[in-house]
Amino acid sequence: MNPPLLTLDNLACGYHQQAVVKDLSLELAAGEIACLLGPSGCGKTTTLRAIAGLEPVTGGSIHIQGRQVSSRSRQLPPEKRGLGMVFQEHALFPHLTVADNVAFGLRKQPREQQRQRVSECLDRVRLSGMEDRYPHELSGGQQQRVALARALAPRPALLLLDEPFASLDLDLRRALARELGDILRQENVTALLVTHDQEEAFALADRVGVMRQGQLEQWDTPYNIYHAPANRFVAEFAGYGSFLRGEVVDDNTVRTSLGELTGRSNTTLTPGGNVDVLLRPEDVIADESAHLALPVTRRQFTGATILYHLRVGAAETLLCQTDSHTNVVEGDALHVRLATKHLVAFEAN
Ligand SMILES: Nc1ncnc2c1ncn2[C@@H]1O[C@H](COP(=O)(O)OP(=O)(O)OP(=O)(O)O)[C@@H](O)[C@H]1O
Repeated sequence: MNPPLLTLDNLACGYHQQAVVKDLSLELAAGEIACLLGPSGCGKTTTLRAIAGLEPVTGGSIHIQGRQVSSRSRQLPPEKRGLGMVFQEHALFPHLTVADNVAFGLRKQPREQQRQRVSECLDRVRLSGMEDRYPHELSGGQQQRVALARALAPRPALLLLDEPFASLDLDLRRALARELGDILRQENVTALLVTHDQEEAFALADRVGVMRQGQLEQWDTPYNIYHAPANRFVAEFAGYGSFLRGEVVDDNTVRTSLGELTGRSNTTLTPGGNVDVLLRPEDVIADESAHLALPVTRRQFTGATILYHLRVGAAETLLCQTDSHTNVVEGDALHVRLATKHLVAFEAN
């Protein structure tokens, strides 16, 4: 791993004596893209603002490129931190053209160098030819691309993005999120992005941080967040899933009402203990030849797939994802088999 470009060490900050971010530690390596994910109000934006130098910290420290930029006693101003920022509201200068907006952070450079870099950045965000337009002559998505080009132009050490596409409709947002990943990697910029869209985070990031009530619950690869969640909250936040109650037989086996589930467990399981095993929809496979038939309580057609809610016993539900041609309807039974590759189990609630 590259040396950390950003280090938060037991970071704490808040507003009017109220703690919002608590004891938050993480490291982001140079060149990596990370996403902070979490429910509304959990402190994602506050964390980003503290890194940007827009909020004072009440405890812990922030280092960028090995230099301390924030602590209780020290606060380097935002413009001295070598950061680029893209926030939800586009905040382009309405009276400046696209080219002048992008050139804004390059004012100290010679004209020809500015022109070259503006052209390169507009090319990156696929807006070549729009140099002379004004922000009001662009669509929302185009305005966000200009904001991105403007933030990238001075080659910041770290780019902070706060829900940059939140004001756009879902399709455009997902498309831009994918494109953003390519652009950031081409520019080789280290970036921290705030979102509450888990799919967007997974599609983009090398590393995802899941936050709850000001604390970081897990800081990990998207794969581990999804397949090896540190706790029930992360498991539930990081995608569809259901829990099946069971009794631990040994480290690799849990006995449930649907039979024994086996697989390597990422936590130590105590034989005899009651646990809830996480089953993702893709662990439950529709198979007409399977003996197990479970009643369908809900059928959600998403286009590419169908998400079936299946009743287990009196109170449990399993989710099963099938291709979108499966025509079993609510009230009928779907034949399934369980195919867990590993066991993710938490102590029973
Ligand atoms: N300027 C402020 N003054 C007082 N409290 C604030 C201020 N800004 C945010 N808060 C509070 O701090 C908490 C965290 O807010 P923050 O904006 O960091 O959350 P978030 O995770 O980014 O939420 P969202 O996803 O809705 O943007 C919230 O309870 C919010 O009400």
